[in-house]
Amino acid sequence: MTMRLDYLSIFPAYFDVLDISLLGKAAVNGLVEVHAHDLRDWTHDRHRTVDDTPCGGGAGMVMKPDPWGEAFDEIIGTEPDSSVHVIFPSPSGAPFTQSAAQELSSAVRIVFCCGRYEGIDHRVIDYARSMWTVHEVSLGDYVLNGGEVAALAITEAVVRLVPGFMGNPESLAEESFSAGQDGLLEYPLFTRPVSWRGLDVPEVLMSGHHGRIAKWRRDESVRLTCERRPDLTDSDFGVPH
Ligand SMILES: Nc1cc(-c2ccc3ccn(Cc4ccc(CN5CCCCC5)cc4)c3c2)n[nH]1
Repeated sequence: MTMRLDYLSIFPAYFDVLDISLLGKAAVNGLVEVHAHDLRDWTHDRHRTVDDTPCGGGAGMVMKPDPWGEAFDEIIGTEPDSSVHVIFPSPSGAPFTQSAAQELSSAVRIVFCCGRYEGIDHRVIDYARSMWTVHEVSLGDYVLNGGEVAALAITEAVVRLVPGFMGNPESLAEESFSAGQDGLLEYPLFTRPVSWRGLDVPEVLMSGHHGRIAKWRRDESVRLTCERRPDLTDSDFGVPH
């Protein structure tokens, strides 16, 4: 099953990078197909205008609804289809999570709508909700200049979970934010040389004693999680279960 990814943006060149590395390989072996579109192709004036002043006043400009609607008609269609997932990155969206990435990894089609300026006329999102499955998502509590970088990050998080994409699926199981690690942060990693610039690999990892190694790793995950992400610990007891 091939996943089709579409990107609507006034800077479609952002998505040239998807031809490189793992994502490029996935595209080559037919797991995903990527289509980037310039929103200005659906404007009809000499200046290819996509923005206008905000109704009700306020700073900056807002993206006009018309080009989005015409692009939707051509790229997605004019019939409702709940199997199409339309993603609007937004500072006011729901936080994007690993579980959202997991859900989206089984989608047949995902369309990323990348806003710029101060955002997109809200009727575009309302219209999309009447037609497809819409996700307004935030990448985190910081403001980007547009949706493109968020779309790339979400793409990477989703596509790497598509069955057949990752060479060694077992590495997915052990990751942070996934069930395999009980939602704890990952333990520190080491490789050769055993001593490097006066810094040594923890002895336990060289002991070959798998029980001790597993305990050391879990203890490190618990320590790191308590230090850096108290929000991930079980609030009842203050220590991860
Ligand atoms: N996680 C995350 C996603 C984004 C994101 C995603 C999509 C777009 C499209 C445009 N921008 C820029 C921008 C800038 C400033 C504001 C503030 N806001 C404006 C209106 C009045 C109140 C205040 C909003 C949007 C975007 C930013 N940033 N961070």
